[in-house]
Amino acid sequence: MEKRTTIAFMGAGSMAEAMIAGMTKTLYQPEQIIVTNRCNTERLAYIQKTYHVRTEINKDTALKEADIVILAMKPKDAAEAISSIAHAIGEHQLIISVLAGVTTDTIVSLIGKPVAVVRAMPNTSAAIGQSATAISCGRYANDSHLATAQALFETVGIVTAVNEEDLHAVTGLSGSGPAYVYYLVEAMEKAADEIGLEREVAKDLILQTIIGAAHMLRTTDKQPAMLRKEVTSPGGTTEAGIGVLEHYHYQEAVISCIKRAAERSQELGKALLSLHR
Ligand SMILES: NC(=O)C1=CN([C@@H]2O[C@H](COP(=O)(O)OP(=O)(O)OC[C@H]3O[C@@H](n4cnc5c(N)ncnc54)[C@H](OP(=O)(O)O)[C@@H]3O)[C@@H](O)[C@H]2O)C=CC1
Ligand SMILES: O=C(O)[C@@H]1CCC=N1
Repeated sequence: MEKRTTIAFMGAGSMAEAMIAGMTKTLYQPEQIIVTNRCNTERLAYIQKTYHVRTEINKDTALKEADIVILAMKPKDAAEAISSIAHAIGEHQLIISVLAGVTTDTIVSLIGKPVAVVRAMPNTSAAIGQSATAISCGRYANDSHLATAQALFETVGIVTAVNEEDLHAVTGLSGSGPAYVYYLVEAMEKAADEIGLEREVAKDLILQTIIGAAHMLRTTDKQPAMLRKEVTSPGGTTEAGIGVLEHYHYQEAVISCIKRAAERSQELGKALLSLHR
């Protein structure tokens, strides 16, 4: 029987957990996944108990078995983390990095071998198979590596291949994107409270409003501006509400938010590069 792919996660935080949750719900058997982190054994115990995957404190042991190594630590920890495991990484392994801002060239250089690296930017909706992930190949990765990464991320959502330099923009848009939506929901919940709705009633209404609007965007050919216009009766409530959003420069705020997040991705990559030099 063909050996099943073994995947080692270097990092057991929010993004790793979202991927593990999604992956174990679909194509992957828990025993195909080995998870390690820096030192938080309680976190590893939680991951093991929740997803029944294997956990390992010794990174060399985890890496030895792995066909695919997923780098899922914070960019600030990456130089130390990757340098410390470089000796245990072989050229037969595929490295997939979900690190914001960090280029495939930086990763190859930290490993110090011509390894295949695919850089990916998923989001935490991977936990329920709904990630929007973009992927890009490093200099030693070929179409087959890209296809392997694509198949992996397809188990947790949709995948699109982009040029590596576009991953900063993707990070600001869809990597961080779920947080913008959650922030909006937080604001809607606070508003509902202030205008006197019961919390549970408001929660259901807000959720269905978001789901309904998302489905409308997906299922109709209409542009968002047209869908908005259809809600906005002349002289009505929506017009009054949107007027306030315009007063507060809502669209400009969102545009600046996404631009700043994309810029921060670049900064994170540069910060690591200066540490590494
Ligand atoms: N959160 C998100 O929505 C997204 C995050 N990402 C990227 O994913 C990466 C992880 O982010 P996130 O999960 O939020 O971060 P967390 O802080 O939640 O998790 C970081 C993890 O990295 C581990 N770690 C730190 N140093 C090492 C090391 N030397 N060797 C192995 N593991 C190590 C930590 O272990 P310990 O606890 O023991 O210190 C921890 O498990 C980042 O690079 C981020 O840019 C990408 C897309 C979306
Ligand atoms: O906030 C961050 O840096 C990570 C990358 C994208 C989402 N979370």
